[in-house]
Amino acid sequence: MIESSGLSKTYGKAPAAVEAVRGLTFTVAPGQIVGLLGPNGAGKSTTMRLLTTLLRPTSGTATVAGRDLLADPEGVRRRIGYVAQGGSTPYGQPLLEELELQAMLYGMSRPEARRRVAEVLDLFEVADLAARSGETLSGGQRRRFDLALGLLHRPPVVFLDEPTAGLDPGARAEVWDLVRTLRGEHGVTVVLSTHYLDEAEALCDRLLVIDRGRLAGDGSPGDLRERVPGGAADLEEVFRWLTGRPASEEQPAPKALV
Ligand SMILES: Nc1ncnc2c1ncn2[C@@H]1O[C@H](COP(=O)(O)OP(=O)(O)OP(=O)(O)O)[C@@H](O)[C@H]1O
Repeated sequence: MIESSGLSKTYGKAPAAVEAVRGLTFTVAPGQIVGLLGPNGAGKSTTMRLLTTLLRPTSGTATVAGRDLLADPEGVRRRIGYVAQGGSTPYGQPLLEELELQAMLYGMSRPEARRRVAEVLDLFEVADLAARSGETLSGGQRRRFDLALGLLHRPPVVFLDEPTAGLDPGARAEVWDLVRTLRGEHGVTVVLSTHYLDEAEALCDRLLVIDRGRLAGDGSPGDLRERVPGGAADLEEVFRWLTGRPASEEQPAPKALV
C-alpha cells in the first residue's frame, strides 16, 4: 500500500536549514494499522505531510496506493484520506450540510452524497449530532466528524495525524475502537502518528519508530520489545534502547550540513 524510498525533507536554507526527515525507506502492506512513533519534533508530521503530498520531498519518493508522490500527486490525493492534527471539521454550519458538500466535491451526485454521508454518520455513530455545528461538539465528537470527513470518498488508506491528542481517556478509547473497525471491517490501511506509548502498544499492528528524522526501529510492539537484549518491559525501554534517549525528550531536528 505504501513503498517509501529514501524519503527526505529539509526545511529552509543554509545556514538555518533543518533536516526534519532523513532517508525513510519502508513498505506498508494493506490492512495494517501502522504507527509513526516518536517524541515531539521527531519528524512524524513531516513524514505524514510528505506521504499525503502536502509537502514535496527534498529527495527520495514513495508510492501510495499505487501512485507515485512526485509523478502523480493528484492520483495519490484521490486515493487517500487525511485527518490533520487538530482536525478539519468546520465551525459554523450544520455538519450534515458540510459533509454532503464535501462528498459532492469528491464528484458524487447529490443522492449518492446523501447515501454516503448517511453511511459514514452511522459508522461513526454521530447521526444524531449531524444537525449541529462544529463548535457545539465535545472534542471526542469532533474527532468522529473529522474521521467521517476523511473517509467520505472510501479511500483504501487513511492518514491520521495524532488522532487522539488532547482527548480524555474515554474518548481516546472510542477513537481506538473506530480505527480498529476501519481496519477490521472495512479493510482500510491506517497510518497514524502518535507520541503516546500506550496508544502505540494497544492499537498498532506495526510501529515505525522515528528518531530525529530517521527510522530507528520497525516491527510490531511485541517484536520490538523482544529485540531488546533480555526483553523489554515496555515501549519506553524499547525507545531508550533504540535511540539512547527517553521517549519523552523533545527532539530538535538536526541542522543540515550544507
Ligand atoms: N515549516 C517548518 N520550518 C522549519 N522547521 C520545521 C517546519 N516544520 C517542522 N519543522 C521542524 O522539523 C522537525 C520535525 O517536525 P515535525 O512537526 O515533523 O515533528 P513531529 O514528530 O510531528 O512533532 P510533534 O509530535 O510535536 O507534532 C522539528 O524540529 C520542527 O521544528
